Amino acid sequence: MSSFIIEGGESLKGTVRASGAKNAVLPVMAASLLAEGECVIEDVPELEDVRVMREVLSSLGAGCETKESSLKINPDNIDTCEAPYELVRKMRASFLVMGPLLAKYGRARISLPGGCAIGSRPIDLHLKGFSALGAEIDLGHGFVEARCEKLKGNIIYLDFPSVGATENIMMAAALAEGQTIIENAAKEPEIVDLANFLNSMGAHIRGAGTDIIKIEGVKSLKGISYTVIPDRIEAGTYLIAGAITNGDVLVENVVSEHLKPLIAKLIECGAEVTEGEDGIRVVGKGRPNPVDVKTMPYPGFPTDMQAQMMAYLSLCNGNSMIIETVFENRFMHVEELKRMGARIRIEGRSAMIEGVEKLSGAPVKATDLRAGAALILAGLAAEGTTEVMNAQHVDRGYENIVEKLRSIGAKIKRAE
Ligand SMILES: CC(=O)N[C@H]1[C@@H](OP(=O)(O)OP(=O)(O)OC[C@H]2O[C@@H](n3ccc(=O)[nH]c3=O)[C@H](O)[C@@H]2O)O[C@H](CO)[C@@H](O)[C@@H]1O
Ligand SMILES: C=C(OP(=O)(O)O)C(=O)O
Repeated sequence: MSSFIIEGGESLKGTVRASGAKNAVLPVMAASLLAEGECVIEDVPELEDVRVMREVLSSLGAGCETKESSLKINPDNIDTCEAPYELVRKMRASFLVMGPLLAKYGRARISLPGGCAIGSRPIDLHLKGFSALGAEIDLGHGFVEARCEKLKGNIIYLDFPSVGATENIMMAAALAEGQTIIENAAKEPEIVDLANFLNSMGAHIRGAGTDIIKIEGVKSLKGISYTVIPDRIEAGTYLIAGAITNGDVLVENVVSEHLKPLIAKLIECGAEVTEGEDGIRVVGKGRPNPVDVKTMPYPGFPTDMQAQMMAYLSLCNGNSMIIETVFENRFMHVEELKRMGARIRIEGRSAMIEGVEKLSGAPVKATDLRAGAALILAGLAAEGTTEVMNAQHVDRGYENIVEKLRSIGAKIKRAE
């Protein structure tokens, strides 16, 4: 297992490009199963999660071919509708193949994903959606098995605007008979990207990006070429890297609109943020002002930026509070940040942060993807050496993180 070794205290300066979005490319890869013929996806980041999704698609019989950052997927020879535990346990997003398989082949047997470090993460809303579309669902032996003759459109109200459930239902409904309406749908940019991808394939989806999505089912979808949106969470992480090191960093390949909730908080913290044609530039201006942050579904502050924001606020000039409303257990980074000198107290879903003047380098452990990113940020700002263990979590979602950070002046390396 590898670690990141960081010598803190360098002010980061320069330009870094955000890659294609992990959370957009994974559902788009799953949706390629719906096509007749080949899809070509462009700007696909080289990530562990993308590799796992490729394995899932290959195990179903789809042809997958990677050439630089382009990925060809051909589902014409799918020969099984079963996704095994060995793959689904590695990545929850594997469950996104259920909607496409059910819609196109009338059956799917997918291992139950189970919980992970950030929460129990049930899939009840996905299943409720498939049932409403007419699928018969059986749970047993650790698998979800779903069958149907032909899915039929329906009105589905989601109790919570779940990103994955919205995506899975949207993909299933694209080939269902008649109209499906998803109410209280998730509004994340990745939902809009998936709808754009499906519509380019020939689907009829309106309203993606609002809380009511209407899908008129069509008979078939065709293979197309598509470029996924930039990764707003990766971009946000590099913006905080600039701010936390009192640096001057330009992040290219971003959609500013997608980063509004973070930009607003960075400005409130006192950082200088400029949104330009070429990207977003951040200039750090010393210790951040204390601010309160509450994670919410989009367009609220993203839960996937919460840990990184906490690393930044651990150095604030006063007291800040972060409330995590999306996942029930997403504070695993707190104990590790405390090992670096942060003063943070958890009360239920709130973290009270008493800003400190300095963090000190220490050996720490990444428990999940964004916790790992937060510890790297803390390490960049800390005095001395930080070792962030369990680099594999970070590799799930950050393409070439060592190279990108080094290119803007960070002293970071990977150790096996
Ligand atoms: C691959 C991907 O895109 N992952 C993102 C996606 O995850 P994911 O799609 O898993 O997140 P959801 O939006 O579904 O989950 C949000 C909340 O809803 C709950 N829930 C979800 C489904 C369900 O059937 N029942 C239920 O109770 C979850 O436990 C969680 O508390 O959105 C999250 C919220 O923005 C992000 O943190 C993840 O990075
Ligand atoms: C939680 C995340 O991803 P996943 O849903 O794949 O676990 C994330 O990207 O921060």
